[in-house]
Amino acid sequence: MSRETPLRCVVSDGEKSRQRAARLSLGVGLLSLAVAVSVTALVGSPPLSYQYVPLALSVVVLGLPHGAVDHLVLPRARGDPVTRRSLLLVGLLYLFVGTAYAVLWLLAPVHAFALFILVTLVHWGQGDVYALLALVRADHLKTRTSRLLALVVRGGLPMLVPLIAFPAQYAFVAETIVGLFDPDAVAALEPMFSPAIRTAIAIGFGGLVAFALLRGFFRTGPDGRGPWLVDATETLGLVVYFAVVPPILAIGLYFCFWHSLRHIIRTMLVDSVASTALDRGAIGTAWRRFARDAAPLTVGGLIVLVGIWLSVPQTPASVADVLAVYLVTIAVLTLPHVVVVTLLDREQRIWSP
Ligand SMILES: CC1=C(/C=C/C(C)=C/C=C/C(C)=C/C=O)C(C)(C)CCC1
Ligand SMILES: [Fe+2]
Repeated sequence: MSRETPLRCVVSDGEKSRQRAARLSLGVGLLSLAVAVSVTALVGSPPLSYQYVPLALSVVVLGLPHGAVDHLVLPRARGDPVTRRSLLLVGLLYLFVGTAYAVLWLLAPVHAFALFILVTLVHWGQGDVYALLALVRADHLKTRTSRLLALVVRGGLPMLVPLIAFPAQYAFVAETIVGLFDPDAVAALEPMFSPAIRTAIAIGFGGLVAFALLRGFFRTGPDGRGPWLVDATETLGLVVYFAVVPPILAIGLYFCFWHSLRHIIRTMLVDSVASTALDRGAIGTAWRRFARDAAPLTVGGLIVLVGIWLSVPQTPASVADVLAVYLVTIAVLTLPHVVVVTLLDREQRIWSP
């Protein structure tokens, strides 16, 4: 993408705030991967109870709060005031889309779970495409096709590599989630973890990752290979990370320090107050503003969690069950969140190069 594209001015007026945002997301992201991979390689997989910690923290730190400013981001990105009408529209979106998906969990939990994996793949992929374009200025992703390819690669890494590398833990979490709704339906998940399916995914997805990186390499623009190198480092780093670190831990850390951090930074850049603060290097000011903006609807998310806890047919009885209730809550909240982020993508011309 050339430096003159509209994205630049829509995303942020300040070059300094963009650079700070890029350094923060890349630095924290890669550091988290490196620490988790090194610890796992040196001392082995941490005990299961420790693996839950990042997901437990994500309830209040970065994870759940990252979507809790959805009612503010679109008006801010458009330079419009936040009005009662704009708040109501986002509220209704969450109410209808979230409720419809909650009903699907009750009626067809296996399908609802498959949809959860697909939605997460798309959503985490779209988040990284934004970061590559707006923060890293990836000029090897000029066309919509190359961006779609990047979406599938980046979203596929957290959803597919653990399935290949850690089928037992993946199956355990999947079966616990579906079991909350219908213990008899759990058997329908079995084929997903068969060696044949996993081998096919490994070959197909591995080929796609290699193809996307090579294609990008040959499409780097006049700015040199810097952005492509960032893309390749992140991609290969994530491959190793999800292949080595057990998924409950890996996804917990990724959710907080990769996806949510990047999205929060994105919300700061569309907010004139926070992005001016970032420009000045006043990172604390930007964070305090985010925390204040996100607090009320993070509490709202917790109320949804309680509602789902009370609605699941099987009473949660173990730590794994509690995680499963939390993941269903995330699923139900993520579907409307994806709609908001897709509208934000449109506002920032992520898909119309
Ligand atoms: C924890 C975990 C899983 C799923 C996590 C998912 C799907 C999380 C989605 C989070 C979202 C959508 C956050 C919003 O941005 C797997 C892969 C079943 C396997 C093992 C552990
Ligand atoms: Fe998100």
